[in-house]
Amino acid sequence: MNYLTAGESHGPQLTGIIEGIPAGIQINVDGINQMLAARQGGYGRGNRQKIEHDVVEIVGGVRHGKTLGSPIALVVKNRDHAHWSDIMNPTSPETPENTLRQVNRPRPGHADLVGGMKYGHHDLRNVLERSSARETAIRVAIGAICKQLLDQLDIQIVGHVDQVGSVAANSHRNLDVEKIEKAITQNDLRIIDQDQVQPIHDLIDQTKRDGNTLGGVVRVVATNVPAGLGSYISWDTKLDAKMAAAVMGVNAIKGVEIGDGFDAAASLGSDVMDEIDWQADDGFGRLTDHLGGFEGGMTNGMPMVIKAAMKPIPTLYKALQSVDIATKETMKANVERSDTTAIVPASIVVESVVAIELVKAITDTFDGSNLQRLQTQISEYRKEFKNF
Ligand SMILES: Cc1cc2nc3c(=O)[nH]c(=O)nc-3n(C[C@H](O)[C@H](O)[C@H](O)COP(=O)(O)O)c2cc1C
Ligand SMILES: C=C(O[C@@H]1CC(C(=O)O)=C[C@@H](OP(=O)(O)O)[C@H]1O)C(=O)O
Repeated sequence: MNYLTAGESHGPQLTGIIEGIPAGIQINVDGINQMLAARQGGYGRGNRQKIEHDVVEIVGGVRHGKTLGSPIALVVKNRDHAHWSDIMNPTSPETPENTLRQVNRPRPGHADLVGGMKYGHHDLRNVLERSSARETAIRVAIGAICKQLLDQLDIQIVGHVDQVGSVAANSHRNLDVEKIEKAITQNDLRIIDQDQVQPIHDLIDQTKRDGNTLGGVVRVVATNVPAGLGSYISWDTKLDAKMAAAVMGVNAIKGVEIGDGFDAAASLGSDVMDEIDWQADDGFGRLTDHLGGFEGGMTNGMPMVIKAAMKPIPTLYKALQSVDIATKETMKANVERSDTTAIVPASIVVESVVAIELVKAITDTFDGSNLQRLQTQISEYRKEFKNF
């Protein structure tokens, strides 16, 4: 399975093409749109989300609601394009008015400066339009389709917010997907600890007033993942490594942890290794899950636990120092409409890319041409592992 996305933040639309999704999956368009809406939401978002109303259009690879096994083409329109139709017109020539909207004061922490140098763009809008995390909307649409396939394979997955700025919001380390889902739908932060909602709202409000921004930590938990996805055979077959790459590929993610991650480094071996047991009904298992469901680059059947650290949003309303790329004068960085924090959407995006990597691993391991055959193969494989 593979995918590609195209589109700029204020261009006409975002486009995604997925290749390798099995035939025969009933696609729930409302389910995709619910994930798109969740990605738009969350406390701390900027005004752009008041303009956008993300809905998916399926324009290939699905017939009468079912996947055909051919490439699936998806579109999410940018409503804001209506206000940028001259500036972001894909084909009409540049006008003097367009030049007025050029960006020449690169924002520290964004792709602006190096992107301009690398591609030879002297209008940094040519960089920021694509480096904008607007693109994550189409990645979430692709992730939502992957989630619907995982659902058919009885694999559950949820992303939530674990920390905002320095405030932690998950004191119980719960790994039950249903319980996590229930807790996070009760607030607009997708956090588990309800008593942290007010302090985090206050933190975001104050940070916004200060013209500053926040990052945080998100966590994804996946359960009932078949053991043995990925391999220890070669470095580039390790699924934990592929997961880390996909998660790092989300805008502003600066760190990835599997299981106890960095905490494991400071622990003793006896506190980290998950002891092995065997039950007649279930076969082999582990008594704990410090290693987040991975051993030797392979899933081990325990819940998959992946955390990601997001840096604070780079565009600050109290703008940081920059230099005008034309005049070389020291100036404040460019400011456009921006989020104070995007940790809530990041939890949906990270969940989506983890779902995508899981589907890739599954379709690499089994025959992914057709849902029914895939289901049969996975069910036989699960039985074989149980009887080992
Ligand atoms: C959902 C989401 C929303 C974001 N919103 C903004 C934003 O409003 N303003 C901004 O400057 N950066 C925003 N970012 C972060 C930038 O896209 C990101 O920092 C930038 O592309 C540079 O990439 P890097 O941080 O991975 O180096 C957002 C990221 C995500 C995942
Ligand atoms: C548009 C979205 O997020 C954007 C991500 C983003 C950035 O620099 O990453 C900057 C802001 O938008 P613009 O591209 O208008 O400057 C955010 O609003 C979205 O998530 O739908």
